[in-house]
Amino acid sequence: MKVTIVGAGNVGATCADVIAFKRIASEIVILDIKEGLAEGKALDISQTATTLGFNTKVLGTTNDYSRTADSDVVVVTSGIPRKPGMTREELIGINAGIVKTVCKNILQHSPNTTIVVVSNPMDTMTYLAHKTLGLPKNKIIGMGGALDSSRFKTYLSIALRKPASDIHGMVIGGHGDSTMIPLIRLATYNGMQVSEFLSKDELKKIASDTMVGGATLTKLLGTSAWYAPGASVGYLVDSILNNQKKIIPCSVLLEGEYGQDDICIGVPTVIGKDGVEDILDIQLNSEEQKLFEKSAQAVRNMNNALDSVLK
Ligand SMILES: NC(=O)c1ccc[n+]([C@@H]2O[C@H](COP(=O)([O-])OP(=O)(O)OC[C@H]3O[C@@H](n4cnc5c(N)ncnc54)[C@H](O)[C@@H]3O)[C@@H](O)[C@H]2O)c1
Ligand SMILES: O=C(O)C[C@H](O)C(=O)O
Repeated sequence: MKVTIVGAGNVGATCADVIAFKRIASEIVILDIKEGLAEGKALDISQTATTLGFNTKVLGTTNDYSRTADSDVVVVTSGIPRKPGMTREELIGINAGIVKTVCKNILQHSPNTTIVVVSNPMDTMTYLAHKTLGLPKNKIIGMGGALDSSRFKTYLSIALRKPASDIHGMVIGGHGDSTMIPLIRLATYNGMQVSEFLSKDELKKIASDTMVGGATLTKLLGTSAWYAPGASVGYLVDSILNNQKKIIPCSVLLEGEYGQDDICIGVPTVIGKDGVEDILDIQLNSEEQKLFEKSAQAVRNMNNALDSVLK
């Protein structure tokens, strides 16, 4: 199984590292526009094979898309990350052009691939990929909800003082500081509702820490995060390539689900060999539904900013 990762920066290189180390694919191609960067990252990762124990072939290329031919999955991480104080939405001006060009190049060499969009603002970039490529809707997946949910579960585990592996929870909605919706009502610790153990105030703080999880890291690091994003991409790609049918909140094109149409936004999906194999249109309570509608409106407004790129 072959995976291409476009963008050899912090997130792209970490994705490659996770996918190789966990033996998720047999071949990884990393592509970047910056001369020598992808080759260097690929060589460095290859040199961990004997000590970490994997046989995945890792190759880097400077913008030669012929090397990406016949990829089963392509992960798009190319573009700029935000700096402290910025929102993800502010990246649209530069990243929309990059994502559009990259997606077109990819499809020329891998017409049957599944595309995982990571570049921000991710929901808008996922929508752009749909509009640019016209692929079947199961073939384009925006990664954000897997990461937001992992942050949600981490904050819950810290408050509960229990292992994160015993906690289940999900974040839906847009992948933005004010559009994420951590579904507290459905979060559980070993099958028991977390509200049994945590106060309303504690849960409120966990939800707001989750929503600004990316901004918190950006402030600490001076650029946005990469370890948890890279691991979340690995988790998603594993479910595709190994047909695991995991339920993962992903940004997908809605056609009536959750009362929304012609928008990419995070909802629970089943991810397997065909990409998005199902969209789970679960019943939200009235408060969650209101939040979802507000989130969708904000995401929709950003899509309008794509008008000039889509011409
Ligand atoms: N969806 C998510 O959950 C999530 C998580 C983390 C980061 N991100 C986003 O991912 C993107 C990458 O973040 P990063 O930290 O890796 O940034 P980075 O600056 O470390 O890496 C980006 C790379 O993209 C490359 N690039 C730029 N234009 C290109 C092109 N046309 N073709 C090929 N490569 C190109 C750059 O040379 C650079 O190496 C950002 O937009 C960031 O906001 C999204
Ligand atoms: O916060 C960012 O800008 C990067 C990414 O979307 C994240 O959530 O880590």
